[in-house]
Amino acid sequence: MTKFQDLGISPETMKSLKRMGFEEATPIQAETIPLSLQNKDLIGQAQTGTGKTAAFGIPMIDHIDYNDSFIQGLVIAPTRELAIQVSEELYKLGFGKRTRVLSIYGGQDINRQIRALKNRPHIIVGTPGRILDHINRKTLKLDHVKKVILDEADEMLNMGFIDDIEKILSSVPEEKHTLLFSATMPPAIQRIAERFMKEPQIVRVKAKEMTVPLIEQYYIEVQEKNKFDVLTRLLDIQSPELAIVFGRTKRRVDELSEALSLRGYNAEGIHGDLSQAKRMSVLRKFKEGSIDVLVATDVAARGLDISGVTHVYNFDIPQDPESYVHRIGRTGRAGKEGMAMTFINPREKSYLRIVEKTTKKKMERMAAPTLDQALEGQQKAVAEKVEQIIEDNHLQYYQQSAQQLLEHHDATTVVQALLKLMIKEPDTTPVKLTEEKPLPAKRDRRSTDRSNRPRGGYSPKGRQSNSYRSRDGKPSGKRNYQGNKKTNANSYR
Ligand SMILES: Nc1ncnc2c1ncn2[C@@H]1O[C@H](COP(=O)(O)OP(=O)(O)OP(=O)(O)O)[C@@H](O)[C@H]1O
Ligand SMILES: [Mg+2]
Repeated sequence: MTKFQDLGISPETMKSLKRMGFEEATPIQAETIPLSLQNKDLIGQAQTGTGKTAAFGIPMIDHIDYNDSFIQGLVIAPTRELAIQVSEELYKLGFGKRTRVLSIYGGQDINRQIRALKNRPHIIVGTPGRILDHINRKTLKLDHVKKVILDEADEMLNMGFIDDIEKILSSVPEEKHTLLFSATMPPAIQRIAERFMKEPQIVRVKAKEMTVPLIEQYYIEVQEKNKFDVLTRLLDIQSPELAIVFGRTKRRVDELSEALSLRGYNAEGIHGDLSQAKRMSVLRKFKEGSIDVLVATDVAARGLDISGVTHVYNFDIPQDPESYVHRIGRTGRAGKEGMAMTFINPREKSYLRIVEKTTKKKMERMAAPTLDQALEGQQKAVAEKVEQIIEDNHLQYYQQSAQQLLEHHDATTVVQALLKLMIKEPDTTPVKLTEEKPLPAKRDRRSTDRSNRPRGGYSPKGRQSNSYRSRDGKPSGKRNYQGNKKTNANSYR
């Protein structure tokens, strides 16, 4: 473990770190902070949830000349939520230095952003499209930028943002330093490095596996038509504090969140077709715990840091091993434990193998729980909770009602009734999910250049059953799966 003091960080930033409760530097922080302070271009790869944000944030904050009031740091991130989160973390890191950090992203009133830009921020964190928009409007001047960070660089490449990034970087001085971070670095990332970086140093935190060892990883073989029941049984047995369920498409997310709500779960969905206000309110509710199941497309897979996510369910196996790594990485963050369950249709075994080959970690097989097991599991969980409550012994308040009940019934009957009250019995409220075809049988994609391959390389045409309609009676889910790379990628978010 490395102490922050030994990394050459300013006393003001040390104060911020103390305030944030960071005691020791994580390996990626220990390895990259000194290099970044020496102005090296670098590519940083480390497992999810291991503090890459602070790894690039701390030196960026310490490099700012606070006598100048120009924008000196630029962070580009693939999604709006991530841009907001990163700007919040940088604000906390920059507290000691009074660093002004501004996030700019699509879906937010541009005039409001233009006004905020006049307050002379030191650091801008934004999504590529909106940054470019401001550059074109001449409301964003980047000619004093010293450091540029591409967070989740490989994802921005996947999303077809490379041309936007190129245009953005042409507005930044030649002498700037470029740093690129992600938990996954597929070979295509080399293209970004060659195009935008000067002899970058590659820092890969050595780890046996690409995923975090604190995440227990399971796969469950399940037929498409049984997936939903298996999911609800798992939710009942495992009773996650917060859970994320990943679905393959927007329609899938809409249908799943609706079906879960119908069955009494506190669930909401998030994907790229929702308004920015809606996306933010869903995430806020999830962070506060007023919803405890977030159903999401990969839009929530990258970088989001929500404490308390104990379980990740891949309702549909992701197509790319990288997506798998990022999805399950929403749990097991900052030293906490987590559990990830991936449903696979028996015909999708080849994807499981590709994922395992990439992560260098075998998933353990878990049998799909039966209805009886679900009930048993719940009873066990409830019994444990009851034991705990008895041990805590704050029960005086309930004494009178307990005695009243026991005057009329024997103890076993009362306990049985209370258990019945606490346990979720099988709910048969009908729900319908449009069937997803299993992913097509696949050869190892490592031999192909993934950046040229549209995401979701199959057409869902004809897969929408007539039986399922969303609330407004229209078929749910936008089906713009074809088209150029960017649209295609976005249709999955
Ligand atoms: N040195 C540290 N000590 C304690 N907590 C830390 C430290 N560094 C970062 N954290 C916390 O760990 C969590 C994860 O950090 P962060 O989001 O930067 O991870 P990441 O490596 O970027 O993950 P991802 O690959 O998913 O984007 C955050 O809540 C962050 O505040
Ligand atoms: Mg991150």
